[in-house]
Formats: sequence, C-alpha cells, structure tokens
Amino acid sequence: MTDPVEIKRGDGPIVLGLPHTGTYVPGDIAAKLNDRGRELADTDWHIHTLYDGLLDGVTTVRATFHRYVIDANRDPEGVSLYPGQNTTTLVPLTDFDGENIWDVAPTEDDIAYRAATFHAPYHKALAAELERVRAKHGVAILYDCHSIRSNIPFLFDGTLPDFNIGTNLGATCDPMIETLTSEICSQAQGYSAVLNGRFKGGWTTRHYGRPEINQHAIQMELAQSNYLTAEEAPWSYDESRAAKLRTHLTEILKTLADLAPALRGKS
Ligand SMILES: N=CN[C@@H](CCC(=O)O)C(=O)O
Repeated sequence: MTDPVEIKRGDGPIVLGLPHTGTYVPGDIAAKLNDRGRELADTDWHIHTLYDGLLDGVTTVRATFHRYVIDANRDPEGVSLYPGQNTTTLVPLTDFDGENIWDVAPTEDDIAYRAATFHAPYHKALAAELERVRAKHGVAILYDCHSIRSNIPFLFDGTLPDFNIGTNLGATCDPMIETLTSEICSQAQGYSAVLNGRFKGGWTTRHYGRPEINQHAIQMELAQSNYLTAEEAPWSYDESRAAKLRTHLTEILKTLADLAPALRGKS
C-alpha cells in the first residue's frame, strides 16, 4: 500500500501541511465511488508543486491519500467544521457541489478503518514534526496549504477572494502572523484577500494552533484560478500564473520564518 504520508524534513521553524493534494485511492475504495466521485474534483490540485522550493529549511508533511478516502482536515471524531452550514464531512458523502460521490456509501466500520489507516498516521507525522521543530527553535509555525475553485454555490455565494487566510478568528496564532500575512496578500497587485472570511481554518489549523505553547497555525486557501489553466478537468498547472503567485507565497513564508525567533518565549 502507498504510504499515507510523505515527509520532507527541514531545519527551519516552518512546517507546511498538505492534507488535500493526494490523489491515492485504494482499489477497494475506488470501486465504491460513483463516476462523479472517481473524478476526484475536490483535490487541492498541484498545491505541493506550487509550494515546492519556496523556502529553504521548510518541513513538509503531505497526505498522499485523497480526501474522499478520509479527510485529513476534519475532526476524526466527526464533529462538523461549520455547524449549520454546508460543508463536507470526515468521509465526505458529497462533493463540494453537494452531489453524491458514492455507489456504496461508507459504513461506520469503513470510517473507523480509514481513520486508523490514513488520518491517524498523517496526524501522527504532522504532530511529530511540529514537536521536533518546536524543540529545536522554541517555536513552530504550521502553514496549512489549500486551494479550491473560486465559484462553488453549495459552499459560498459569489466569487472567492484569491487569498483566503484562516486563523479561526485569531485563535490559532500570534497576531503578528495573521497581520503580516494579510498585509502581503492585500498588497499583492492584481489579487484580492480576506482574513477569516468563508474559510476560517479547518480542523488542522484549529487543532494545532496553540500560541500558548509557541505552536502557531495559519491556513491559506488559494483560489485555483490563480495557478491552474482552468478550474475544471484536466486541472492543468499554469506555469506563468503559478510563477507570479509563487513570488507572493515566497514573501509570506520568508516573512514568517524571519518572524519566528521573535515569537519564541513570547507566551
Ligand atoms: N481546499 C480545502 N479547503 C478546506 C477548507 C477548510 C476551512 O477552512 O473551512 C477544507 O475543506 O478542508
């Protein structure tokens, strides 16, 4: 079986989480998806490529499995990310358009198996890397990397801003982290940005973001139109759009890495 998690260790204070860029679906689970589900439309396409090589010393923790197997950015206890609003669940029953993705719906036993086999190893690795980095630097900053189509009426009205920064209303990181990130995004020419808009940070950001122990987390949800040729299959990577976006992502990551020593011991 494909290893559920890929780790690249660096010696710096930043850890990139990549929960949704994996496309691995074991054959027995793929056989239960319907044709629509097998399109894997809700992948954070090419996000690992987009962030590759932007920051020296960065650590990356990447789930190789697809979010339709089990969603690494959802509470393993099954608690909804946005109670009362349309969202997708731990093992999603629908895609982001609210359409059924299964021919054979997952049972409670299926969910428990996938939680133990995929979700838990990913988070064991992510927690261990954050611990390692924090022991070395006295501080760790988790930057959770995401992307999504910019028009999804089932999830939100209108068109999503280009940079969607989530800190669960400031709870998951030191204020300087969200302030500096927001400033860079707002000043990026030709892009729009919002802090804690529709996307406030998923379970990963909320779970690991503990400023009181010098462990900070921030989520970046990018509109896919900024680095894909089109927000539809075949989800092709657009080198020239990506190159432009990468300059701003580099500035964010470098700024956070430079900030990290000042956060050590602040709390
Ligand atoms: N691309 C993925 N988006 C995240 C959004 C989480 C959130 O902030 O609500 C997800 O569904 O896990």
